[in-house]
Amino acid sequence: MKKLTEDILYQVIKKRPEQSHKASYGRVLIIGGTQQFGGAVIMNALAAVNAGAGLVSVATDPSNFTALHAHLPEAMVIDFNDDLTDDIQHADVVLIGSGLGNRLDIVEATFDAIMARQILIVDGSALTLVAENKLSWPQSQLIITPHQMEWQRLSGVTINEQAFEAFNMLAQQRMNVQPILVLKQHHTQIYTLNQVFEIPNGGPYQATGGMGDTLAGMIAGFTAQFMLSFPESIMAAVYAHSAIADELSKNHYVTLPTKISAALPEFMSRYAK
Ligand SMILES: NC(=O)C1=CN([C@@H]2O[C@H](COP(=O)(O)OP(=O)(O)OC[C@H]3O[C@@H](n4cnc5c(N)ncnc54)[C@H](O)[C@@H]3O)[C@@H](O)[C@H]2O)[C@@H](O)CC1
Ligand SMILES: Nc1ncnc2c1ncn2[C@@H]1O[C@H](COP(=O)(O)OP(=O)(O)O)[C@@H](O)[C@H]1O
Ligand SMILES: [Mg+2]
Repeated sequence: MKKLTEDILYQVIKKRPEQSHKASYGRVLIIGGTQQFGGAVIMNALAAVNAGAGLVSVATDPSNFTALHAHLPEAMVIDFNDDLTDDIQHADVVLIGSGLGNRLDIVEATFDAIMARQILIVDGSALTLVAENKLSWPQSQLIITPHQMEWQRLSGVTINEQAFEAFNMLAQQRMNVQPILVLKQHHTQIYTLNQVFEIPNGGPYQATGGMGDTLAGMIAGFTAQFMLSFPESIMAAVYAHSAIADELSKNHYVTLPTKISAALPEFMSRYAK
């Protein structure tokens, strides 16, 4: 297991070339947010846009459109009850699952539509739906972002057993498509195809609803924008998420997810050499 350091941020975050435009920084499609959980996709999108994704669209329940636009006019909206095949296939990165509730139909349609060259990030309710319905993973560049209970449901590795990296690696390797696993906890671990990395930062001031939705949006923004640095871009997003929380915690008892997203542009500018 390797401990990540601040170096990962210098390695991944790059000064932008003058000759570039929004399409140079990736198209992200976020799918999630039932009427009850609209906040989850708003937090995904705030994180992806503030991390620098070039174009962000959100396929969600139409009852969330106004609230999303009020928070983030930079994002576009799509009704998640429509056929999403074209929208999925035009994206560089698709993030599905935050606040998706019981919409198994949307997970199945997304897994059918996604193509092998695309990055698919699976979070939140989509992970629970995959576990409950024993779905097979699609052939794409797959990233999964479970917390410990979601990982237990998916892999059968209990939360106690998760302390042993070998158990998590075995379960990851047994899946039909080996995903990059971001196993969220205090000191989140990232299992790539053959190595394990761990962040040294972050703390209990992050234990608030929406914190994982924000991380998933950051991973979408980083992977869409820093395509050539895959999978280090995932590690940089995980490290930055907790590093910003650490800074905020110096004078905030809880570090709100929306405040982490708001801090991203200034934080990232320090590393763009
Ligand atoms: N504002 C919103 O719309 C929010 C929507 N959310 C969405 O709600 C859906 C359900 O997610 P939940 O995670 O709440 O529900 P889950 O039922 O999937 O998991 C939460 C349960 O897991 C247990 N648990 C054990 N270890 C844990 C760990 N290390 N981290 C977190 N939980 C652990 C907790 O005790 C809790 O009972 C997701 O799709 C999520 O994206 C949440 O993000 C909360 C905020
Ligand atoms: N005690 C803690 N120390 C460090 N990080 C934490 C702690 N508690 C929660 N987090 C982080 O907060 C996030 C919680 O994710 P998740 O449970 O999916 O939240 P949600 O679904 O509500 O958005 C993860 O990134 C996790 O690592
Ligand atoms: Mg979550």
